[in-house]
Amino acid sequence: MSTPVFSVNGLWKVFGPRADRVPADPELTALPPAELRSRTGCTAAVRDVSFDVRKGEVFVVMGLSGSGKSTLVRCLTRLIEPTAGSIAIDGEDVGAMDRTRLRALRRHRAAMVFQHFGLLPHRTVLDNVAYGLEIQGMGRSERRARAADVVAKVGLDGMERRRPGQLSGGQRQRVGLARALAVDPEVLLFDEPFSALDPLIRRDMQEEVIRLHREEGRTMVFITHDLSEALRLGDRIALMRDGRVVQLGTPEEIVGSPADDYVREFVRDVPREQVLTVRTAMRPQAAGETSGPAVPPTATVSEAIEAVARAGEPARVMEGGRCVGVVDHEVLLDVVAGVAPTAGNRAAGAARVGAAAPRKRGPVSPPPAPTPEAI
Ligand SMILES: Nc1ncnc2c1ncn2[C@@H]1O[C@H](COP(=O)(O)OP(=O)(O)OP(=O)(O)O)[C@@H](O)[C@H]1O
Repeated sequence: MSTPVFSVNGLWKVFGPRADRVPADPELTALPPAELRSRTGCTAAVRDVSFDVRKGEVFVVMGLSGSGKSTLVRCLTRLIEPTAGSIAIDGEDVGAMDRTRLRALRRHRAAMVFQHFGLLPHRTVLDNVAYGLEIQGMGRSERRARAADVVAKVGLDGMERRRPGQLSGGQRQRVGLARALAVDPEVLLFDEPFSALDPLIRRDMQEEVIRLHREEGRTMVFITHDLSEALRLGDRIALMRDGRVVQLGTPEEIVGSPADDYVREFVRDVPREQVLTVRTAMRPQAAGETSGPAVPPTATVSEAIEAVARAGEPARVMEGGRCVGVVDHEVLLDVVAGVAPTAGNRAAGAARVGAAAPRKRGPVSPPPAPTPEAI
């Protein structure tokens, strides 16, 4: 596997007096946040966090307000100085970088897109987008040509000469995105970029990010407190609580196998059939089950329900020309209802064909009430 873009190990950020004594003292690190604050005056915003961001993935950092998301992501480029632990970008120690290298890191390699776009009000859209290139020292005509390309890429053609005050919130956010893209960074860091936008425009911007990611395969780290946004955008999600990562996994892992009660509660209202795939739901193929619609293992349960309903018979999960399992209305409904597969169902299937891909268990919680905005 290639070197991760970011590799984070044992990272701590403690705010407050004599902060660096906290990570080193097991008695202090064991304290709940409120007690740590009253005993030492310190807040541990990030507590012993480790993860890798892989090349080309959208890595989402999600959690409620105050869980440590912004602090964590700002530590990646040392906009906030970590208290303990290590961070590497492409194997290079970020902690050892001097000011010049840090500046180059932030300008060329890891560009940040903020919620408050930080646009220069007296400059045109084009010049705002070209700004990052200007501080890199690129000549005027070259940077304007490059900026014009990126402006078109984010769907703002025709608006090059407007000033930020003449744009809607969504359009301004596109300018912020274009400015970050213009420097062609290896990784884009998004700090809750869309949380001030109204839901429809927010959806548009999410689509934009998905499209850009699909077209360019650029690595992205995306902060959000919004679960539906995390599920829509993330290849993997780190779910934070009180400075810790309580679960790191794909949307399907987080929704299908919550690590603890906190995560389970967090994902309770997610329409599971839109996140879980047939790989999670399928049972072994029975003898004679050779007809029925074919679905790929990546199809969602929701898509499979449609296929099964249309065909009036179970669907076969096909991978590399081989049937790796079957989904019928019973196993699909199990997922919707949030119940584990029935023992009889599984035993019968297994007895008929033997091994198939293991099926993950869903949480045995009461049926969730899907909310329209949950995904
Ligand atoms: N400069 C600071 N000094 C003291 N405490 C801070 C500082 N910055 C953040 N904190 C505290 O660290 C914790 C994590 O804050 P952080 O902003 O990283 O959370 P967040 O998950 O990004 O929240 P939000 O979604 O509201 O932006 C909070 O308890 C916050 O009050």
